[in-house]
Amino acid sequence: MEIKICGLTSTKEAEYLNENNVDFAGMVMFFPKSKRNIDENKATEIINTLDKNINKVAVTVSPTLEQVKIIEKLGFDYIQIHGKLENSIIENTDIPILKAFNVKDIDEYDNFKNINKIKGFVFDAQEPGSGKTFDWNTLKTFPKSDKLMILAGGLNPENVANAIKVLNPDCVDVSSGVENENGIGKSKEKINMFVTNARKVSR
Ligand SMILES: O=C(O)c1ccccc1N[C@@H]1O[C@H](COP(=O)(O)O)[C@@H](O)[C@H]1O
Repeated sequence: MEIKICGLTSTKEAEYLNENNVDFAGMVMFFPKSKRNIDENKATEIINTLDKNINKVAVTVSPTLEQVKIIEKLGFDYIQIHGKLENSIIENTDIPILKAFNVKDIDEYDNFKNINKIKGFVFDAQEPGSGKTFDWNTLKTFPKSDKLMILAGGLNPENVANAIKVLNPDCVDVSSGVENENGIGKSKEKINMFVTNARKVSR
């Protein structure tokens, strides 16, 4: 079971991820509406702090090609795309794409299922980064494919084991569920607990 911790805003949080040897680290880019949005300088600091073996993911909403090119230059390994994913982006991206679905747009899956540059699908709740779950039953009969199935949306240290038992995804993805009680920054204890609980059940 792979683990993705999203919405990093500091190098201190990057160190928590190194200590847990997680698989993916997400940073929200070019989406100022999010409290987790970071600029290019901060992204560079965080990328330089993360261990080499942790995949760096730029988390975006309907990015422009210009933004995608900046993301590539910064050294991200993947780009996660919520909202619109234009053909021009697919054709001109040099890094693999994780296409995110936010419940209502899941019926667009067929348009993307055979695109080689898309290496995985993130199944998320209606509002990205809201910490809310969605009805996992909608995914129970979803066809398995060779692309990564990443389950996101309201996961936390308490429900992650059950989510893995119910859906057996390739990767579990969390942001809000490992934040401090005041909603600012990530909690080292919650990250540790999330990783322990996810790994315990998937062994
Ligand atoms: O975190 C955000 O603010 C965000 C903004 C824009 C797109 C995606 C965003 N978050 C992603 O949403 C999922 C689930 O988050 P949560 O655990 O429910 O808070 C995750 O992939 C985040 O990176």
